[in-house]
Amino acid sequence: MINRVTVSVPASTANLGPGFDAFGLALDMRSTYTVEILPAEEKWSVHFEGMGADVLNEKGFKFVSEVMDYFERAESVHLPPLSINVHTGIPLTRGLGSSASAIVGLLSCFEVLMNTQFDTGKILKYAIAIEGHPDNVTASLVGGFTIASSDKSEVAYMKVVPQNLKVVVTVPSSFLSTKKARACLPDMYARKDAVFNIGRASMLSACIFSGNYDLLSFALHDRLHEHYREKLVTGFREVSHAADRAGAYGSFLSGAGPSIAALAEPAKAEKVAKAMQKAMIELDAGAETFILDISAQGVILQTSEDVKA
Ligand SMILES: Nc1ncnc2c1ncn2[C@@H]1O[C@H](COP(=O)(O)OP(=O)(O)O)[C@@H](O)[C@H]1O
Ligand SMILES: N[C@@H](CCOP(=O)(O)O)C(=O)O
Repeated sequence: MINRVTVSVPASTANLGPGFDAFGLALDMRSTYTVEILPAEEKWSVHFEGMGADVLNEKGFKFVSEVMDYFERAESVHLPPLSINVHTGIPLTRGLGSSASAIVGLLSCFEVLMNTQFDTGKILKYAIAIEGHPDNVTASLVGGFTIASSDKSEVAYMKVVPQNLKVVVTVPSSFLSTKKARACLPDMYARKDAVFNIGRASMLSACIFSGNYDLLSFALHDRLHEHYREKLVTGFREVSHAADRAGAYGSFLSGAGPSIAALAEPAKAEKVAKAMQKAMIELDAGAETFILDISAQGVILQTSEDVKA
């Protein structure tokens, strides 16, 4: 039996413009989860450190207990008392998949401790049920660029690790919860907008899977969510234009926002980052801009004992 497990889980940028609720990209920015089984008489505990730890030490307990409850119901088990330590390296509520990565990290630890295995398909199914959409959880779980599609009974995904691409992300100091950013989307779309997105999303996945980025700028456009969310995001247009003018392939709202991400050739990433940050400074808006690599790996399991894949 395994008593203690540590996993590290990447952040993600989801949607990438036209791939609403389907596309995800794992980023080289990680949180770490260590879960240890305590003696039966002890009480379970959660401790957070790192980014947003002050908020999480007040409110994170509820989120963790919801993931625990889901795992217990789905597996028909009772988790023993656990000590859970979280080191967050992902900014919270900024569109970088902090909740998706937390769900994936916690489920991975529970699966290893209770079942001595790492069943990717099962963890993915549970994580999608909790998060409500498959894009960001899939990228965090398996890494790379992912296309995921799910309904009540089935989940499917494909993964590729893009080469020669950097992700430049401007992370505003303001928060935007995914719940609020989803609430402003319409229930119905015009056929012309659906057709527009099918074309651009198909083109984008062909560019990424083939490694031919000639049509990437053309592909990185959306009509299903960005326009509706723009009003909730400071500087979306200004930062996007700045990224384009500095030579990025294109830019998009990261996940549900408010972070704004751009894809760029490695040689242009520095210039793109400076231009995006400058656009926020000119608006007098607080923000930090990062140049990130794509994480080829999703969850990384750090335990010395044997775990069945
Ligand atoms: N490591 C974590 N542990 C517990 N709860 C977390 C963690 N990371 C995120 N959360 C929860 O997820 C919320 C953010 O989720 P969401 O609004 O979807 O934004 P994001 O784009 O960052 O995922 C936080 O307010 C917090 O409740
Ligand atoms: N497809 C979802 C993605 C949400 O990602 P997050 O990183 O903001 O949680 C959406 O656009 O709502």
